[in-house]
Amino acid sequence: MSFVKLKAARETKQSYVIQNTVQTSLESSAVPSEVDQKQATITEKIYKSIPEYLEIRTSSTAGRGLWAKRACGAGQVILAVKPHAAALSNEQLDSHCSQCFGRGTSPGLKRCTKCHAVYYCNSTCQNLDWSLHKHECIALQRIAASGDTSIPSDAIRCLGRIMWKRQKNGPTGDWTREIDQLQSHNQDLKPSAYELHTHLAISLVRYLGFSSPSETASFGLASGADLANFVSRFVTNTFTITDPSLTPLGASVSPPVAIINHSCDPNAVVVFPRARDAAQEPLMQVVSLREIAPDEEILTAYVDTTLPRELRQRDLIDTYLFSCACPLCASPPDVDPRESVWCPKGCGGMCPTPTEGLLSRCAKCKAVLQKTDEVLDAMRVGQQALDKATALQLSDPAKARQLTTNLLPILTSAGLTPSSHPRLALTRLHTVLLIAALPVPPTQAPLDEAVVAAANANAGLGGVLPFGHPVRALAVAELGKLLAVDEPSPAPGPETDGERAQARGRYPPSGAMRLRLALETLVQARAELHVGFGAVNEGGMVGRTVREDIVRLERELGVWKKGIGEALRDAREAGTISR
Ligand SMILES: C[S@@+](CC[C@H](N)C(=O)[O-])C[C@H]1O[C@@H](n2cnc3c(N)ncnc32)[C@H](O)[C@@H]1O
Repeated sequence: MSFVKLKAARETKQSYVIQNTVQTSLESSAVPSEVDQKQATITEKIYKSIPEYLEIRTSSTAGRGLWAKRACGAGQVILAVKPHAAALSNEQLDSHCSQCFGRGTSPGLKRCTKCHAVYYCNSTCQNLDWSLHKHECIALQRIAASGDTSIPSDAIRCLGRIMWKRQKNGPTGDWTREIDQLQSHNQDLKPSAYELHTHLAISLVRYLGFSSPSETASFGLASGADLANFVSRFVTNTFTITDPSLTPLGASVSPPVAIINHSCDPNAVVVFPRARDAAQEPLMQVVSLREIAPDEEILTAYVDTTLPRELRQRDLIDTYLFSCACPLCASPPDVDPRESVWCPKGCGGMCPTPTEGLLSRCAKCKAVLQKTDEVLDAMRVGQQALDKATALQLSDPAKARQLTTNLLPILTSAGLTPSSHPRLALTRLHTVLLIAALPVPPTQAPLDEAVVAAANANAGLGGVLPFGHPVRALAVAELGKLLAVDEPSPAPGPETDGERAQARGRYPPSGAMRLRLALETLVQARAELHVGFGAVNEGGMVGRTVREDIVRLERELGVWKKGIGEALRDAREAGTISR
């Protein structure tokens, strides 16, 4: 299985290199132990890609972390680096360049004529990657010659790339030391993780062409224990590389970015907005989601923060071996929108989702939620449908769509709010499936259905993610783009007061009202994308397309307004309406 899939729950995070000053003194708010001091001294000499306004400090609870020494504004790129190693997932190998991770463009990507497994934009990208691919190419050819038709996963190929680069840089080079300082959890692994770690270690040894782990000594890993630690470091510190729409593309490792600790209420995100220079790609950028004060720790989320606390904690313990004590986990609000049901009396307040045997009350009017069993049943079948539809999403999208279409009304009628789990996750999947199934050119009913689903997803995400979060920003952009699609048969304009009142309340709206809403939504999307994907990147690739959509819509609305103005003038001149 692809590592991208194994780590699908993990959120992205990245940045752009501001090559400069060496790490400065340790000014921790936590009092460092003797060991911490020693560690800090070591880190001072490396991590040259960390800019002078950031600082590595250590805490007794989370180990090393990254702190801001001065204030950072929302949407600021605070760290930018090219990962130490990266590999495309198997599914993306023939559609993306293995050097810059860009999507293939006409007249098409060029395939490596030796291994036939990887593709490049052109000879420039191929040459840039050659120092690593020359080893990888031999390994891939050896595997193909053995009769094995499957290409090793992105995790194995990324580990292989680290090994070859490690060999080239030597055991004492900064590059290798940054890799060796990544946190390993090999000593306290849970039995459930053994299988993944053992599978990775055995597959890596085979990929490198060895028959036993001891042969990895030439890479500076002298024993099986060293190899196990190496694999553990990789699992704890891997980032999923994504495209500008957050579609997973592969696995990567970046020690400076991996120093950043986790919070379920993060102040920064890691994104890959795509720079303009292929040699710099895939470029990881850490972007601040809100103002970060001097002496505040930079924190990103390792897991999907739209999930309820219990699921987030499970993912964090399974992969990262810690219990999160962030404010959202340690002192959750009375009603977390991720686990909420509308007030049974309809006062507009919310109740916490019920737990067996415990009464749930509306936080606003205190009404007791009576239909506990209905809610619990809906959540259970909703989760089952979500798991099934997610698994079928690519292999049988029609079946997946049938599942989401059938289940969403059950969750809605049980009273789950748009932000609650699993309603939000199902709505998001439903939206993706509807958009993928839109006919070309789109017909009215499927287009309207997709608009309604995207609006529901927006309502849900707005309740749990902060302004500018990349996931939320992209969802707003998606809704705006759907609203801006030319309607095949816009509803006729309202003529009477009653029709006008009805038209105002109708969703999705039609005609000029729809275009105006599209424009407002896209303007909001642009503002959010500028935060989540960095103002300096103009909101990344999606931000740039949204800007073009806004210009087009403004022009279209201008034509519409002008047309109405001219029609009114003609009517006045003809005496059909009074002056
Ligand atoms: C990607 S590393 C982060 C850097 C790490 N602290 C270090 O010293 O290298 C992830 C590991 O850091 C620790 N960690 C990250 N965030 C934490 C948090 N909020 N609370 C406790 N431990 C955390 C966990 O041990 C986790 O497996």
